[in-house]
Amino acid sequence: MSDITLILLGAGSSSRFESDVKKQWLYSGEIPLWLHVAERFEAMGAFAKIIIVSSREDISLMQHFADYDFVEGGESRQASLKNGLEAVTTTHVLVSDIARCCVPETMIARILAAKDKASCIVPVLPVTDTLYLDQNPLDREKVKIIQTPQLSVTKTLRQALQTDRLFTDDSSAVASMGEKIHFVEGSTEAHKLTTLADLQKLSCIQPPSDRTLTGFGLDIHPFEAEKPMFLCGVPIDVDYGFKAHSDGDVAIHALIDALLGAAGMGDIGELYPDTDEHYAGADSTLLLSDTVRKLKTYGYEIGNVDMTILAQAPRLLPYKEKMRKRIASLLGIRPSLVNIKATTAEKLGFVGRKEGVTVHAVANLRYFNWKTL
Ligand SMILES: Nc1ccn([C@@H]2O[C@H](COP(=O)(O)OP(=O)(O)OP(=O)(O)O)[C@@H](O)[C@H]2O)c(=O)n1
Ligand SMILES: C[C@](O)(CO)[C@H](O)COP(=O)(O)O
Repeated sequence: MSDITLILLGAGSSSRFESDVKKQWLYSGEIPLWLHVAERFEAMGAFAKIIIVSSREDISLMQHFADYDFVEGGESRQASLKNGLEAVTTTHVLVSDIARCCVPETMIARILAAKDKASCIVPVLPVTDTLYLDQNPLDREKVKIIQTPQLSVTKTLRQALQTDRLFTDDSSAVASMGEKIHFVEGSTEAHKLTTLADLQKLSCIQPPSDRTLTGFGLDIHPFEAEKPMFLCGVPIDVDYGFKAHSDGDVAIHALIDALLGAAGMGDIGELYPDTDEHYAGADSTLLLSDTVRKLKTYGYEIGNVDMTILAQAPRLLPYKEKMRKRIASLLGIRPSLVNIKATTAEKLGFVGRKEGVTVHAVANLRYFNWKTL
């Protein structure tokens, strides 16, 4: 059994990446980047346990992909590392940024081979450009670029982090205790994905697969007198609406479920619970916009959507084009990629008796093609 636990830090907010998609969730082939990184490390078979530190929201989705140990991160890299360390029981811990997604196996092997040489083993690169600090040139032979993963004695790293001081990496914390740091050769392939421009420097990640993901959604709401009615975010000119916790836009609810279904992200009730007072009377267009934001964050783009509104009443023909345009604008896609169909129930069942409305929706997603960035 290995005496090394691997911690992969991925709870960052990706702010310098400046894209709708979080860098951890760019797709390489069929899998998101964080999983690509985890699988590369796992393939080495060198770790007692793999801990992935991420945000609470991300973890709920990550759990659908693989069975790692997930730990909620904190406000800073250091806070996330501290949380991850709480779940470590081995003598040593290897910590890497998920943002360094192409760390070569040979470099990891160099770090592991040096395990007993110091309290912290750190991969470094030499500086090859001239360096100035303000107006003064520096001796570049004395300067190193520090990378991850870094291998530490777990106990020492834990102790080193019992402070309010903020360190940008594990080795600086360990060094602050007067402990020995051992440097090994890093690799330019272990470049950190920080800005969009870094994407050009990562040779190990593939463009996303062109798979189409399909989701289906269904919702039903009974009518309620003297309420405004909205369908697809469009006000319908009748003197009754839908009985619901939110504004009752049954068409948008079915569409949200179709979108979430395609992304494998559960259903509307999990994301916007109808037991939560926050969503009482909620404008469903805001829920749809939030769903679209989430889909983009997690690396998806919307292909097309198709909906069938099953309603004996009201008559929807006059509203269909307005609905198409409203949905297209909320989804950020062309109106030609949105189709709205309306049909009666031939007077059968609760729809036929004009007691309520059923909506069926289908949505297609693709992985966001980050090669276009
Ligand atoms: N609160 C934080 C902040 C960062 N990290 C992780 O630490 C690594 C290095 O951070 P960085 O590259 O700066 O990632 P982000 O914090 O996401 O980026 P930014 O600073 O641009 O928001 C990343 O793998 C990141 O996910 C973390 O686990 N918890
Ligand atoms: C840990 C690190 O990758 C070593 O170079 C770096 O310090 C992380 O910095 P960031 O600002 O948190 O990306």
